[in-house]
Amino acid sequence: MTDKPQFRLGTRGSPLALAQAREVCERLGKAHPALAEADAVEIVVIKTTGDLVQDRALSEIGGKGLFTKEIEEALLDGRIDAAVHSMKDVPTWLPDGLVVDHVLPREDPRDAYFSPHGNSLADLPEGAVVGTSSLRRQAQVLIARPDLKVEPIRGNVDTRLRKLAEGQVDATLLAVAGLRRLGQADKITAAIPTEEMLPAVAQGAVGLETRADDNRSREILDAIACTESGLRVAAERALLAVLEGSCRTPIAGLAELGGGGSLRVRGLVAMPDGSEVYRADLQGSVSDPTGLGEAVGSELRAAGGSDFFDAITGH
Ligand SMILES: NCc1[nH]cc(CCC(=O)O)c1CC(=O)O
Repeated sequence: MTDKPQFRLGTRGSPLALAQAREVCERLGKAHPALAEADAVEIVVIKTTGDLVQDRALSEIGGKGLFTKEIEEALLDGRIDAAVHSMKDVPTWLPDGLVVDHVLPREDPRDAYFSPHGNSLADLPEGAVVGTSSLRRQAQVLIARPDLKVEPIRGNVDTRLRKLAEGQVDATLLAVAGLRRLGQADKITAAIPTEEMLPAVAQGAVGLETRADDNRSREILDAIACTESGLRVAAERALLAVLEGSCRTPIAGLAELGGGGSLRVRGLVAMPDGSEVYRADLQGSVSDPTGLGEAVGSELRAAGGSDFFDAITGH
């Protein structure tokens, strides 16, 4: 008999992070009967810098890996066997020796619109205030409706919906996936079509980070990984790598599988104020997701030019 627990999962302590970790637990139990026993999988909650910062927009602090650094340290120290992450928050470049190549079946990648005003940004009155701290959402709101005002907003779903109810903002935007995983999808006014609001790279995907040489953990996770979701995330992260972006820069990307082994990758980069926007949309084969993602990234880089990229990435 092995001592319990047999598998340790590291995660942030937010309600969404815990829901994601529980989903991993459940899937592990179904795939491996030994891991279905009580306490066989331990969820280890780890506080990250991103959790401690409540009062300022994350985009102001900048820096990458705000939600992952302390968890990666636990992984490297062997205190946990795998880290559960929203792939959207995982930086482009990982510390040496760590990999994220197990992805759960992806949730809906779209952004959600919350407002008492109609079903889309188009229904908002002139000059209305949209609460979002995401530069990607801000840019696309202003591209669609230059008359709108965007104000930073933070807090959990309930806090934001209270601010909406109190009229502090006229609309707010969040990922559909988060609401679904929290069992609160009924609060969404409408999902925004991706033509209008291209999601963040890897939005809606939950990934598992492991030590590259930890074959035992990696084989255990093989049974719960979704190949298609992994391909899509790989394509989108390849796009991001070419642009050296993070989820705090106005970069969007979405890979979708078509029929007959085809893959479509769309990307967008913009100025935060919506004054400039570049889009790319390529079709290729699922056999080379990273090549297609890189091609979309390169097209965007060429379209924007170096002045534009220095401006948005702050280099
Ligand atoms: N940056 C925070 C974050 N990271 C992942 C999600 C949502 C769930 C997901 O995209 O998988 C969110 C909140 C949001 O953008 O609404």
